[in-house]
Amino acid sequence: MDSSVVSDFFSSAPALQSNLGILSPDQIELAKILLENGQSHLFLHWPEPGVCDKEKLSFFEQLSWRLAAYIKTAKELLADSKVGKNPYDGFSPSVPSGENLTFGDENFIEMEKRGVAEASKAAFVLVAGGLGERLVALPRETTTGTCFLQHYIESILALQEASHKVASDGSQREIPFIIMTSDDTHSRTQELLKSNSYFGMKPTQVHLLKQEKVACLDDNDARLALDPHNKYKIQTKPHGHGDVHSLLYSSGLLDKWLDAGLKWVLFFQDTNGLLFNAIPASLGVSATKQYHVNSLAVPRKAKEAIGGITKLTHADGRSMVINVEYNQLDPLLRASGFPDGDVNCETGYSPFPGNINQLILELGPYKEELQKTGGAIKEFVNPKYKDSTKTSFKSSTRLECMMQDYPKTLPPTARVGFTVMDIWLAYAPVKNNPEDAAKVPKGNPYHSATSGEMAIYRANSLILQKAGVKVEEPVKQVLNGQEVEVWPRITWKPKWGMIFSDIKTKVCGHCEVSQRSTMAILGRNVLIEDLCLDGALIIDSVDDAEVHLGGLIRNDGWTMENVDYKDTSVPEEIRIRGFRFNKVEQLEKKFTQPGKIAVVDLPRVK
Ligand SMILES: O=c1ccn([C@@H]2O[C@H](COP(=O)(O)OP(=O)(O)O[C@H]3OC[C@@H](O)[C@H](O)[C@H]3O)[C@@H](O)[C@H]2O)c(=O)[nH]1
Ligand SMILES: [Mg+2]
Repeated sequence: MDSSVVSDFFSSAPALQSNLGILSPDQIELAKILLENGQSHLFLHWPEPGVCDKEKLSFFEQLSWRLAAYIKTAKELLADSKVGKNPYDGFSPSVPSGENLTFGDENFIEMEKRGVAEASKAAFVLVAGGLGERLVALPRETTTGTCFLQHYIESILALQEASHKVASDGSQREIPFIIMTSDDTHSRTQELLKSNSYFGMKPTQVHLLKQEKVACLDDNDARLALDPHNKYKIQTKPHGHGDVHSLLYSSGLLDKWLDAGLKWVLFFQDTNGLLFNAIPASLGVSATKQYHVNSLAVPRKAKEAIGGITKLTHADGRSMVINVEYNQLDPLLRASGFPDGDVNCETGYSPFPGNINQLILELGPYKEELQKTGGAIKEFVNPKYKDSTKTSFKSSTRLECMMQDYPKTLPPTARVGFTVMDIWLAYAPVKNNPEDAAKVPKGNPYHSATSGEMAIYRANSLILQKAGVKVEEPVKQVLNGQEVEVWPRITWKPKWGMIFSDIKTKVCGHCEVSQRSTMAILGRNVLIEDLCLDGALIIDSVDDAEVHLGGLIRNDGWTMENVDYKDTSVPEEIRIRGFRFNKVEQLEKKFTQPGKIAVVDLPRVK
């Protein structure tokens, strides 16, 4: 372009025009793209050349050639949102049918075994990016203080080991573990891993993939927002967990995995302490049913903040089974013959299974699909409007995408299914602070740190009950304004028991645990036989020790003290739970030598 044409083009943005001399040809090209896309406001405040030149140049570092496409999509989506266009226009929703698993029955046990056999062909992907307000560094439970990330890693390692024992191809593959981070979580996650020696995983097994944020939008014309703290920067916000697919695609890992003979990729989220109870059996379902996509689900309460798995059938005959996000389910239902919207049916639950956003994808078809799409996931926009005229936003918005929308581009031949499991077994996310948890409609899950921790004790108690242990029934207690069931505080390391058939081999005879008890099993070969526990017991042992635990163990135990979440004298990770343990008395044993050890009829420790 000759210079007079250039300056004509820029005459609509005089402040920019007078600065053209300090810009490189590439920067001028980018500026042109911005003007062509209605972004001249970004330069209005630019002073004359010689003032803040460094800042002006740095403004371009953030920009990419993809911005034009982003703005174009944003304009279209914002226009649709303004007129209230139904994103599912032409589709009618119905309740899909999937696989149902019942903990402990023959089929469940079979599926778990199958899942363990498949596990050495799996890779795990944790999405832990975004704003980072929910952290994998939080304790999953406070009996042992183990954080979510440690529990996830130990679960993957336990699966890996169990899988090696039964692998038909004799494989000793290490299960890759990928964590998607963001600028807000990357260094904290890296630090947590390094300072804990990767919680026992080989550092080469773990890969961090960092997602970038995307440009914010100030209005319906998709005018980009400037950072309130730096007017030479565009404000950015997270793009959603859907980025995980394009990051995986461009990482080159998928090819490596295929070459290494892997078959499955399992995606999961940051703070569901029950998740690994569900993994072996659902991986077994994927393998048995040959699902390309298997979404894990639990019964869903109407209006619960989890998406509904829905069958969408188009007027033209197409249909798909897909997550409809929780904020879209009610309007979709109302618009399509369900006048009451998102309500419970006679079972007391929504007829639509709740998506827990744990996806199991078959690697081969996944990679083929990504080769077509590059991993791009259909975007959406969710502006918070100031009023019903929908002309301005309360705060800037941005385009987002969700990992569970992956099946939307799949051909009708793809085998897309889902697996429904008991809530107590599989889902207890920690995502609401105490104030928000207290506002949850009565009868719906709180999704708080309190309910998340209590759910772990309940699940472990129920599993032991089903294995034949007489675990005393829970008491109801109000913690941080939430009524929860308090079961005995039972925890164990994944290497002690990953699947039900293993756990059953570790308990025998007549065992009892009282409600006020605490039991933490940290060793691998700890066998519980004719044990009666009424108090606190912590048992740790080296892997090649075999500890036989029995007899009567009674002590004053650990009591639970109420803590108010507003009490800032207590560390935040404790007060968000509404209680802390007073460790009055316990029996704590650590066996460091190999060999058989019997622990029976222990005397009181005092
Ligand atoms: O940009 C992002 C946003 C989020 N995330 C991660 O994604 C996970 C979920 O975060 P969100 O808060 O967006 O998800 P929500 O809990 O609101 O809903 C999600 O889980 C429950 C399901 O029923 C919903 O369908 C699903 O979208 C977290 O692990 C978070 O760290 C990213 O990695 N990047
Ligand atoms: Mg969300």
